[in-house]
Amino acid sequence: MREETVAHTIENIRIASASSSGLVNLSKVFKSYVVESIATVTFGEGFLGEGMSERIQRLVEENGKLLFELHLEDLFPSYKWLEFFTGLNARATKIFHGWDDLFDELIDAHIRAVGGADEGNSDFVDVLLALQKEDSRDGAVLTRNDIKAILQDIFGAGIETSHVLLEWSMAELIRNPNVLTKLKEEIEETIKGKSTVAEDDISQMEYLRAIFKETLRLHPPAPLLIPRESTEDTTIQNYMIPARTRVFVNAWAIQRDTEYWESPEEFLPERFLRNSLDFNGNDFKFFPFGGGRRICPGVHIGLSNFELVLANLIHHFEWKLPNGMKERDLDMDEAPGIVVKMKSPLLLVATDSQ
Ligand code: HEM
Repeated sequence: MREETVAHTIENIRIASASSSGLVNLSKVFKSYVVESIATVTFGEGFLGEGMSERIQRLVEENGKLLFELHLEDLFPSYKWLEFFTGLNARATKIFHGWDDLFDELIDAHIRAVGGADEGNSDFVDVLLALQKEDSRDGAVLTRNDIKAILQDIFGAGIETSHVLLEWSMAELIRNPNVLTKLKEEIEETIKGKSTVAEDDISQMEYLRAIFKETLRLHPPAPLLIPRESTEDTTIQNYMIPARTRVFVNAWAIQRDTEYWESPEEFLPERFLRNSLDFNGNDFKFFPFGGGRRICPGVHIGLSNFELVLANLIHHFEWKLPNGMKERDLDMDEAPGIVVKMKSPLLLVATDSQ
């Protein structure tokens, strides 16, 4: 399924390259790729009808904005009535119905299709519906609302994080041509003349894995992770943190701290070749997926989505900046948000390498 989605993405890049501007908006391409990939795993290819990808993208974007914006009603809860004047209530209700209608349609379509999908091809909604039946036999019930909440969690947490990471990695590759060349060499040596990179080839590419880690170090998509609340009074470096305080962990700053990293501002994937540092949350100098009980459950799908498409994009195309732009001119500014995107869309020129 992922290989098909990658093939579709390569096609989209060829179409964009043939347009009058010849520019590929990689921010857009990666977003569509991730939505298609996660949506197919979640509710199956057959349900990805006309306009579905755009519909999900709009909901994810609006969700992100609502979470990040400053709302006076949050600071002054007793002025809750404000939300009727600021339009917050109307926007929140609209987006709630957007998700709710989408999930109702999908769940109903899966229920109607029962018996159609063979076991090997079942998607995540099929699995949840099967669990719902099993659970109800034991008296515990997975409700339709539970299923919708799980689906919303996947789309809310999995899409933006994954596509911004791809954008940052491609931007760093363009700014660091020596890294790009080394990656291309690794890919070509591994696939030995095959026309495309398959899932099975990926496990042999250790430099690609190091690029994944180095992008996560410099550009953790969720730089403050997800907020936590202290359960008891704690003292850290003479600061007393009372119980029930909202705590943010600044992974972004820790992963650029000169105390732990040599030349932390530089993109050097090699630093991950010399050690066994991983992203499983066990080392508190590198934890881009968080850690502990609430560590990201999407680590492996995030990793697979990243490596397969990046390796194929580098194999199939030669990439360069448009209009004689120099590497140092590439805008690496971050846009504010819970998930940190590039401020300007990443526009590149792609030429077929075959
Ligand atoms: C490279 C891509 C991704 C990155 C960098 C990332 C990062 C994170 C981080 C930092 C957290 C907070 C963990 C903590 O506070 O300890 C998190 C939570 C979460 N992620 Fe991811 N994530 C990615 C992809 C995904 C994908 C693909 C999915 C689902 C398909 C997903 C689902 C979730 C969910 C459901 C949570 C909430 C877990 C909880 O609170 O129990 N993530 N992610």
